Parts: sequence; structure tokens; C-alpha cells
Amino acid sequence: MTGLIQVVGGAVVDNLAQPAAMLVARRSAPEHLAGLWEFPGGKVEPGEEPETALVRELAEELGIDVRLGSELPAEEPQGWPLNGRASMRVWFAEVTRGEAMPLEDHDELRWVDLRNRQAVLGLPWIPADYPIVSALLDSVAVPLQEPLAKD
Ligand SMILES: Nc1nc2c([nH]c(=O)n2[C@H]2C[C@H](O)[C@@H](COP(=O)(O)OP(=O)(O)OP(=O)(O)O)O2)c(=O)[nH]1
Repeated sequence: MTGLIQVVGGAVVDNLAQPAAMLVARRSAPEHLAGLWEFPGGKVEPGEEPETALVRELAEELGIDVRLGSELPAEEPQGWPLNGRASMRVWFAEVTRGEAMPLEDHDELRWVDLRNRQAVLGLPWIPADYPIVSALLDSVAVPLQEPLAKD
């Protein structure tokens, strides 16, 4: 048996202080993941720090430089379980240079409105991502709450 595969993902948001929109990416490969939405990112290389790996992956895949914010807390230090062999840690990130383009591994990018929970969860995500997306939406929900409509 080999060890755990450490994956890192970026929750790239419009504004770290008050996220209202997040950039999501649709995979173009491998075949069993093609067409599914994910957090852009990838595997940490041997000897690499996870945060360094995430900055590298976002530059390679999307052509952007980012500033990382906080990590989306997971129950395990290795992050969110993806399958029996891999876990993913997810950090919020904000673009500091460039405009995201689907340069590698993706055929579409989309900014989704974080206030529209149903639309975000309604995308066909990689199945393991649903609990992560759900926790992320919970974590940004409070400051985004609209004032209750008076009737
Ligand atoms: N990037 C990313 N990978 C995810 C997510 N959810 C999920 O199950 N995965 C899985 C898919 C892959 O099996 C694995 C990440 O592999 P990857 O193909 O993105 O990694 P990489 O860019 O380093 O690619 P490679 O060098 O192995 O070709 O984690 C997610 O939200 N983002």
C-alpha cells in the first residue's frame, strides 16, 4: 500500500474579506471525471508544502497568481476525504494577477454566486466534493445574509 495522496484545492473567491462569488472549474479529463465541476488544484508533490502546491497548481491550470486566505476547516488534518486513497485540503484564495483561463485540465470556468446555494450545489460536482461545497457555503453564509424582507 502506498500512503495517502494529498490533494489541495482552491476556493477562489472575488474577495477574501467578504466572498460573494467563487470560481469553479469543469474537468476535461480523465474520462470518468470529465464534465464534473471541482475546486481547481491538484496533487502535492513530494517535499512540497501544500500551500505552495496550491499556488503552483492555480498558476499552471488557470494562469493566475493568488493570495491564500484561511483554510476551510476539515475534521482531519489531511483534509476532506475524496476516496480511500486521497484527501483534499481547501484554502480560500483571491486573484492578485491575471484573469483565470482554462489552460489545463478544464474546459470551462464559471463564477458562481455563493448566495445561491441551490444553484451552486446543483452543479454536477465530483461526488466527493458535495460535503465540501456544502460546508463552504455554510462558512460564508452569515456575512452574506440579506436583511429579512419586511412584509
Ligand atoms: N483538483 C481537484 N481534485 C479533486 C477534487 N475532488 C476530487 O475528488 N479530486 C480528485 C480528482 C483527482 O483524482 C485528484 C486530483 O488530481 P489532479 O488530476 O487534479 O492532480 P494533478 O493536477 O496534480 O494531476 P496529475 O499530475 O496527477 O496529472 O483528486 C477537487 O475538487 N479538485
